[in-house]
Amino acid sequence: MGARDGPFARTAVSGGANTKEPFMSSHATPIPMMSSACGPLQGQAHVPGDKSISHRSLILGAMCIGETRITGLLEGDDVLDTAKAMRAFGAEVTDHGGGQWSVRGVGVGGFAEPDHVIDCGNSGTGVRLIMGAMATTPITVTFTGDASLNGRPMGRVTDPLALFGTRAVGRAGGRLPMTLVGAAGPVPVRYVVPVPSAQVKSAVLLAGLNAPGQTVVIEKEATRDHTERMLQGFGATLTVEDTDEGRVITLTGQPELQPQDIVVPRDPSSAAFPVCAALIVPGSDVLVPNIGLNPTRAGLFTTLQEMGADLTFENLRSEGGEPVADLRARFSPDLRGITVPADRAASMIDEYPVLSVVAAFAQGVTDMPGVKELRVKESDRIDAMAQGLRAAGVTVDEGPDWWRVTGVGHGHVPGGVTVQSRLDHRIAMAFLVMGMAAQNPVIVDDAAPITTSFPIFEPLMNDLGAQIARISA
Ligand SMILES: O=C(O)C1=C[C@@H](OP(=O)(O)O)[C@@H](O)[C@H](O)C1
Ligand SMILES: C=C(OP(=O)(O)O)C(=O)O
Repeated sequence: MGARDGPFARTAVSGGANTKEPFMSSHATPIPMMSSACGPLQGQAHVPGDKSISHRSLILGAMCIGETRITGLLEGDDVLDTAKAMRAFGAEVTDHGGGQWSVRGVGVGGFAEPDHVIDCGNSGTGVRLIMGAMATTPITVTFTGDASLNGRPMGRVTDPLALFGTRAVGRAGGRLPMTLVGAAGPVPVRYVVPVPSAQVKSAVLLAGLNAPGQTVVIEKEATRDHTERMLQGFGATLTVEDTDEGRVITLTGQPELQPQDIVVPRDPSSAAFPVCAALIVPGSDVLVPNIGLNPTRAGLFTTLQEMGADLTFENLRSEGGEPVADLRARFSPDLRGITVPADRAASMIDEYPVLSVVAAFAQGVTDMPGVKELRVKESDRIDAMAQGLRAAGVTVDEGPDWWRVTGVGHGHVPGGVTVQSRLDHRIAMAFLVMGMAAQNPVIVDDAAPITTSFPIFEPLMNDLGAQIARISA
């Protein structure tokens, strides 16, 4: 079979105009779920592909001339919205089934002006990276999202994009819906990222792709580096230097990107849920194969080990330029609270909700400083977790950029609450994990957002032995 046969041979699904694009998207009906104490979790957990790498594969694929082939794309709503957006910009994005996708791109600077609003649903990564990717092309694009995304700050991206001459008009406080008018104005751009955000860094780098000369982005704290790795993989000239000022990333603009064959590693942020569940459910032994362990993403696993978790990395290897291993997590009766170093926060930023659940089952206090970014995710994650944990009988203290969970130890978390997921997949999954080991069941008012990042969460966890059930509203 030729390289272009087999799963990549199916006909392209055309982009097509969507004349009924909503002003604000929302998922249809809430799906309440209940999680009850279960017996040991056992078996293998094949979690889906990495969300960050999936978005970037589609966007960079759309910025090449030729066909990029992607194996193991995350088919969660966030990424599917990015796929739709790339079609609207003129790329041919094809789903070949079984996680195999291809993108026939339009080249750097080749984006066409979409004839409808770009709806990024629930996805901060999607909207911010796409804003960057179109910012230096002379097209005008209006972006929107769901109620969660439309409440999140976009000024952190549109401010640096203004350095390229890109104009943005949105709602008060730099919120969506928002229209961007692309330009490749005064260059070169040199930007020091004021918040630890891979989305901001990536938006500026993607904008720099179609700007002449060099774009320099400096981050004081290292954040996930998938954009840098993938830009190099696609043939861009990009250097990274650690200096006293921080991580200095220099990109040479207007490269001809080369299409790639990409194998997406499985998502460590999704792996976190079966791993943490196994640590707190007595008798559990779960293997989570093929997990991406890029050091800019793996902070949770170091933290869990420091807390006394029985967590091992088997079969360490490198795949597609990213470190990968099989994670084995076993019930850990002697978990203890620790202080999570603030400088580790960026490498585990999406994992704090589920870490706070593990902390509730540990002995002693878990301090989590340096985490103000948690307040501007799909929800204010400190507030969402603190309220649910307190209602479930766990003491939580908090400040603007820190929080602290006082663990009650195994077998002593009362549970017995209904919590709100607030359109936030990670809040929903974290509380469902809590229900697996609490004394009383935990109800999540709406688990529908889980499909944004981990559409198979419910069957996967139940196959391991969890007791998650859909209940009526
Ligand atoms: O670049 C990315 O793919 C992401 C960056 C992080 O956001 P910030 O850049 O806002 O920290 C993370 O929370 C998000 O889930 C994915
Ligand atoms: C913060 C997250 O995603 P995003 O910013 O892309 O919405 C996340 O997945 O936890």
